[in-house]
Amino acid sequence: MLFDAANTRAVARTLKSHYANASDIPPLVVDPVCVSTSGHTLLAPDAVQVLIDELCPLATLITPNKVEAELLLSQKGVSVQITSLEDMISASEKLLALGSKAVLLKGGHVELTLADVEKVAAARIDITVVREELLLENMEILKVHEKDLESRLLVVDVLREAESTTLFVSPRIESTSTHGTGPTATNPHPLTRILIKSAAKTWKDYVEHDFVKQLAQGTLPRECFLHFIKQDYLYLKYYARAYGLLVAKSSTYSSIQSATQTIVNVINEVATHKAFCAQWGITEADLAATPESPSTTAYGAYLLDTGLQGDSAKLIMALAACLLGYGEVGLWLKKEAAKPGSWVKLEGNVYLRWIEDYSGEVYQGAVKLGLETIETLAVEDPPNAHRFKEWCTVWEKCTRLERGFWDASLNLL
Ligand SMILES: Cc1ncc(CN)c(N)n1
Repeated sequence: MLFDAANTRAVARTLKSHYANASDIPPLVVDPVCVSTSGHTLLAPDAVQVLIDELCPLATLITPNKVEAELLLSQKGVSVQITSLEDMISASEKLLALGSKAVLLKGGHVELTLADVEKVAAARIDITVVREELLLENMEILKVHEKDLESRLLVVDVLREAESTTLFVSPRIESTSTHGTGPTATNPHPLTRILIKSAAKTWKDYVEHDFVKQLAQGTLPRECFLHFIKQDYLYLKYYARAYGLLVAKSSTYSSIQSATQTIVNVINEVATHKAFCAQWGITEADLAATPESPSTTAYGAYLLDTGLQGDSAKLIMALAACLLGYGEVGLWLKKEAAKPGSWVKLEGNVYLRWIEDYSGEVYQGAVKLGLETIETLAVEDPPNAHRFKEWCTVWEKCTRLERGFWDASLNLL
């Protein structure tokens, strides 16, 4: 907003004198405000030229938006219309030639989707993508079960430096209620997102546990896996009974139906489990004779106790980490395996079937039902602050018990 050439020149001259006299000067950030949001020119054309010739070369960073970038480039005789992410990247490269050390081209005026970002990221390995809410954006169950995430609008800021380009991606927030999509259209699983974020570190420790990583590489010691599947068989009994309790606590046909359906899903999981155990030489008699380990008792007893003393919503929260976590692990491993030179080894992996089961359609169907149940609950019976805090506490506790369950199998050695 320096307005005219004289002001702009005066600023440039003053800065240059500082640069000449001091060895240690702070970075200079130039926001080339040339056009107001209502379209008024705030910088005379000859001032734009001074800005380009004298201020940009002094700047560590210039931070134009789309309109300012187009104006700066047209002044240099480059006529561009910035309407896509590719246009933004190319414009940022041209803007760097104006002499600053770096350019941050702000993306507020360019509407983009995840598909736009992924297309560019796939084509340009030299570009780094930084996502806000990285943990959540990386959650495979949310991506897979949020079909409209693809069309969710994003804001992408492009940082161009001499040797690198970085895209900063964040969800677009509509600041007025007169346009744009509502929260349910942009975020179909608000409660699940809050729960995961509220215990982010424990959740990550759980779903990206060393046990999981070793299983995915096929290097997990056989004893650890055998211990795990035997204990899991015992755990699933608690889990199925907790859903039985949920049926007993449900008062509508639809909630009775979804809890019953989940018991059926658990029974399917147990059947898969038994077949799996047989493959590993474990008989049903072996399973029945297996002593329960403390981490199994702790988790199972916590589920049943929560069901006995709380309401059905609290029990649903207690069951959610189990259902969603393994769904996330399955999808994550499947996605990682598809990357070239992946650290996940599917071919010849003795644990392949486990990965396939949890990333497969049947288990993901159960995950979908679980996500819907959680979200419906929050809408039909919105929690007050106290109840909400209780849900987060229960979720965090179960996430920790899950981590403990894998710790117990891995720490055998
Ligand atoms: C301990 C545990 N957590 C989760 C799941 C997946 N339902 C499981 N089978 N076992």
